[in-house]
Amino acid sequence: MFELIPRERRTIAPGVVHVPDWLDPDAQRRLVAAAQEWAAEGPGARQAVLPGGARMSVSSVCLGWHWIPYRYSRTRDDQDGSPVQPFPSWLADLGARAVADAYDVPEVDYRPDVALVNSYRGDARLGMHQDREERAPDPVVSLSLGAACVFRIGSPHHRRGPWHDVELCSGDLVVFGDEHRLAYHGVTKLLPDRDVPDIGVAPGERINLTLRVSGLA
Ligand SMILES: O=C(O)CCC(=O)C(=O)O
Ligand SMILES: [Fe+2]
Repeated sequence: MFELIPRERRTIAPGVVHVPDWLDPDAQRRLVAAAQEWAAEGPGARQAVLPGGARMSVSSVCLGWHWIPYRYSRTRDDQDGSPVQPFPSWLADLGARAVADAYDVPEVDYRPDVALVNSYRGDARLGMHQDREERAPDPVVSLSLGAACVFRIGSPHHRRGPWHDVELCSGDLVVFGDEHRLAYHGVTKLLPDRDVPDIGVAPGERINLTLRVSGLA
């Protein structure tokens, strides 16, 4: 099923909420500038290598904990071994507001300590996977900037579907938690022809921020 306009806030499945245009253009611009700084620091962003040897098409940089398929480290073990960049407290505050807004509650006790800052260009995509290296049940927050994409999310039990395909545009928020915290999800393609606000993203690029609670100490 493909969800077309109208772009209204929607519960896609229990615990999975899509809030279109959650970030206004100024907030998007600030996040893009931050993402570009993170991606330029130290060894920079990289295309991680999967255990089978394939290189991911998505380029990413991590904050708080460095994610390597499929574990976390405090150091960039697949790069120069330097310490991962810190997770800023303002980003944790933004994550808490995202969860509260998505779940329509006044406030939540949500302190993410991991961010994956993903950059997609051209044919980049992200295969169906679970976010399951965490040791905490808290939801995942996903923020989209720049080029639109098709985000696919299914159930926690079957990689092969059924799925919901959701078009994510710049500024959109998705939260997935509760019984869908371990849902299989991925990005099937970019939609580079959609209009993008002038927020400083390279033409055709999509940036995604994924915030998680690691449950690690
Ligand atoms: O880019 C996205 O929207 C999803 C990213 C994702 O699922 C991840 O980084 O684990
Ligand atoms: Fe994911």
